[in-house]
Amino acid sequence: MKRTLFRTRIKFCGFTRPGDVRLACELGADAIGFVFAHGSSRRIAPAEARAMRQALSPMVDSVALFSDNPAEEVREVVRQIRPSLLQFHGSEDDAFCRAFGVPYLKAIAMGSPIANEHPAALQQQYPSAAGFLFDSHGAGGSGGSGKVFDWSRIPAGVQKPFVLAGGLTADNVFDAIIATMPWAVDVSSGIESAPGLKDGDRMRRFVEQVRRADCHVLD
Ligand SMILES: O=C(O)c1ccccc1NCC(=O)[C@H](O)[C@H](O)COP(=O)(O)O
Repeated sequence: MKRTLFRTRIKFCGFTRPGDVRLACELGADAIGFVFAHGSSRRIAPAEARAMRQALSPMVDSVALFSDNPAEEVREVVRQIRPSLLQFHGSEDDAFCRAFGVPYLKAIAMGSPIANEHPAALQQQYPSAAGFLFDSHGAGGSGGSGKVFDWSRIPAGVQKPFVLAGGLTADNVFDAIIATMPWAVDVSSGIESAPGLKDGDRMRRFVEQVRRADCHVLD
């Protein structure tokens, strides 16, 4: 398929330091993710996220990530951070995800049975989702694993924009984009020197490879 003049959006996820947020914006990130999932080494408190939200450049989106957090916690994050988008990694249903009045992405655990469902079933299950995010973890597992899944398992014909995640790095993101043609790519581990600590050189190389893929004319 020919896809020229397309700009793959880039989401960098799992920030814990405002300086990293500033650098990510300068390097060309379209969205910055903050993790509120329990048990994550990248989990931050709403007050910390507020400081990082202030470090965001104009026209860069903020994304708040959850995994079966209680509704009260999601509400508190929405109140304090005003994220542009929510991202749910757990077993949340559509009614839960849409209840906060903020557009949301539903993460699909590609290691779980839901991943084998027909795209129409996914869409029926999450009619209000702004899009899907395909990630490598299994049901009950968490994101940010740094592991790649088999991209050929992405259900064909999903009618909503989708984000490709899971183990992306500057070394594989070009191939990942050519193989799957996602709306956006999402990376956490692949741009870090340690969990939550982003690395400027890895972020820059990642952006370069995404842009290289965008310039690649496909027949
Ligand atoms: O990052 C976490 O620790 C995390 C915990 C629970 C739910 C989601 C989490 N992160 C999601 C992401 O950072 C990304 O959306 C995605 O999983 C990509 O991560 P990675 O494979 O490390 O690039």
